[in-house]
Amino acid sequence: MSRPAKIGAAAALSQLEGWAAVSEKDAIGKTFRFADFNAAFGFMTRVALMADKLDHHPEWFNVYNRVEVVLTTHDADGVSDLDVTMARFMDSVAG
Ligand SMILES: C[C@H](O)[C@H](O)[C@H]1CNC2=NC(N)=NC(=O)C2=N1
Repeated sequence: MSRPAKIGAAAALSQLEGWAAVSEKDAIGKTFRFADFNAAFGFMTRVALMADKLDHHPEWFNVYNRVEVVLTTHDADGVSDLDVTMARFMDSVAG
């Protein structure tokens, strides 16, 4: 697959709802909250399968029902269309 092009956080955020720029690097982030750990881990499992399919993996942190996500494209040294695709998928899975 060809190297993804950097579009930058601002361009990505203009296409998304509820995501924000992350400080210190070109990345976007969102905190998802679920009913409990089971629902949070179900979300992470579905996202993990898509991440492997796209070969595009999130940075994330989970405590109980909370999943903090940061998306950036390491190969592009910043946000690319792949991050927008992944953010939209996460939003659709989280409902
Ligand atoms: C070799 C492999 O395809 C690359 O390292 C992939 C894996 N997952 C990745 N995930 C993310 N978020 N950014 C990347 O640039 C990236 N590159």
